[in-house]
Amino acid sequence: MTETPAAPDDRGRLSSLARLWPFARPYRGLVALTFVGALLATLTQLAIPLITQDVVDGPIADGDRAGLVPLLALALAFGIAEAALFFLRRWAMNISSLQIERDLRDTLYQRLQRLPVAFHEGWSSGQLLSRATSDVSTIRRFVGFGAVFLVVNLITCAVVGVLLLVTYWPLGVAVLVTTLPLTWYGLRWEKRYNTQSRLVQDEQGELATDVEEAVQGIRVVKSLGRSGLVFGRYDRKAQRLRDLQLDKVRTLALIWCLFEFHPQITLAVILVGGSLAVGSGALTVGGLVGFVTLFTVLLWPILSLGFLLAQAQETASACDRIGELLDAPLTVTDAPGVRPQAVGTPARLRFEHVGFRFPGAGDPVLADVDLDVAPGETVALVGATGSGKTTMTALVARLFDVTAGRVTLDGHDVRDLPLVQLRTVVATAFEEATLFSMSVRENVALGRPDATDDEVAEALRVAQADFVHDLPWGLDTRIGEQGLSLSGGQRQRLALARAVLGRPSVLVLDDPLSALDVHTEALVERALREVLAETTALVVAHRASTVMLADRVALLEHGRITAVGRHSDLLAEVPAYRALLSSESELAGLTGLAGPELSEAGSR
Ligand SMILES: Nc1ncnc2c1ncn2[C@@H]1O[C@H](COP(=O)(O)OP(=O)(O)OP(=O)(O)O)[C@@H](O)[C@H]1O
Repeated sequence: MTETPAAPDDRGRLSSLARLWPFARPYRGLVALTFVGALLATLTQLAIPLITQDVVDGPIADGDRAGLVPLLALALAFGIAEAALFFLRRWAMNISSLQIERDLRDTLYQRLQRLPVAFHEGWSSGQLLSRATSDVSTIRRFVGFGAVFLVVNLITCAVVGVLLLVTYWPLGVAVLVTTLPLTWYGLRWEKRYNTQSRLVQDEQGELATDVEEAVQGIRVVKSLGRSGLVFGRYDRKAQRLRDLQLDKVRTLALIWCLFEFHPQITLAVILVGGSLAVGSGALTVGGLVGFVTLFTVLLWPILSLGFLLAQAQETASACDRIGELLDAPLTVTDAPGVRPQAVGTPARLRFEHVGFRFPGAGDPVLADVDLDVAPGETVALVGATGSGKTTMTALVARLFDVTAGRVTLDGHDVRDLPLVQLRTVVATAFEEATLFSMSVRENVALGRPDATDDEVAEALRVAQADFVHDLPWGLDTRIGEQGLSLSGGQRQRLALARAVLGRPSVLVLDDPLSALDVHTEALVERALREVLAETTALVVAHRASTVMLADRVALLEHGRITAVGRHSDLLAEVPAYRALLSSESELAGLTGLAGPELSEAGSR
């Protein structure tokens, strides 16, 4: 898997954040309630300084105790209203942000499922993982907190600014002027912090890849005694992440420093200017108290601005990173208007002048491949390693799309079948048997969840996977992540059972018996013959014993089919084929065991 480069792009931060709108739209009522609740709560807060001003200049200045009561009752009413609005805001905000997070997670997961295999081969799993986990959480935190307060605090700043100007405009202008350098620095800071956020997020993805690979490959690492080497690589990346985070912290500290320092300077200006104004009679004492109290209301919005801008930056980067997945083209997808086609069981499988080149690769892996597999026939694909066998099998179920020619099932181009239908009629078993953290039954019936118990039992019998009945809970035993608690051969047999379940129209087997011992392989092959008799099959074979399953053999050399025929004919007439299987033949000659089988296969 290749690494995904850290690429902070120059798209507008706002347009990055705007990507969230489609996810927020279904909950716009709740989102609106959040904003309205937060705004009203803040405006209610603003009433307190104004009431304080009236209290100081009115009842206190006049010694009118009775006049205090209505004003204090008003302040109490505003306090209660603020508390109620606070509750409303938190309730609406948490529901909407959690819903949006869930929808985003689902969309991302579905997208990852739909993206073509070629896409997944180009991305490291850690990068995908960090997008699906930490980036989604970053977005939820912003939607559930930052976005609301960024807007509400900006509105608060504007409203308080106007109130300050109305209370005593010369002092109001002084306060506003002192915010100008702050705004200027905030804008410059934003760019730097954005780049750093993106680098940190990408590096986290790299680190996640390393952890995942180390866990997946723990046996290899341990057996080679390379824990130190692997740790060294990880540690270097961890250090780089720490350095990048420290850069980010420095940038953040600077802005925090400024946002903390600025209000103190402004407060000093207010107190000096305000005292002079009160002395000259231009401002009442109540006016000055109200002015200072109003300014204290402004403190949190100003102080939080740095933090909220940082959160907005991180969220914009998270949106961009997730956008890279959501925008990646779905190259293997249903063409518009495709309809299910009649495909028989077994079906005729044809490769017609098929060519295939991996995206971005120079030479094609397959060129002008022609192969006709009759209904019910089994054809073995034999070729040197790297000759293109796996690639050829992957074209049948459209794990990749051909780049030239076509693959057909009963005369229908596989691209003209809905993917759901295609992947129901074609079943594939890979050499790498991947099992999921599910029960044995769920793993086997993954492609056909409607399979009956009898069908599952039959598939397990064909794959000689009866060992599952000895597991602690039989078919309900949950097998570990990737089936690690099973042996390689056991996993392969379960994967084979999954492929043969439900008797598909076309069975594609990519060397699925490679991990089996000779005895088990013979048993599986015997049972597999029953299945192969009823289906069309393309079987990648490295060993003569697997070739025995086939009616005909196709020899693949450097991406081209150079010979097709019966095993015995190819063995006699094609030196390249003989060379490929020679060690097997020699072994057969030596043991005298496989010899009759070889000739028997040749006469099929
Ligand atoms: N994602 C990819 N991008 C570019 N080239 C690739 C990719 N996957 C495989 N190849 C190349 O395509 C060629 C054919 O690979 P393929 O896996 O089909 O061979 P194979 O005959 O199945 O080999 P083996 O018997 O070792 O499994 C190889 O040269 C391989 O390096």
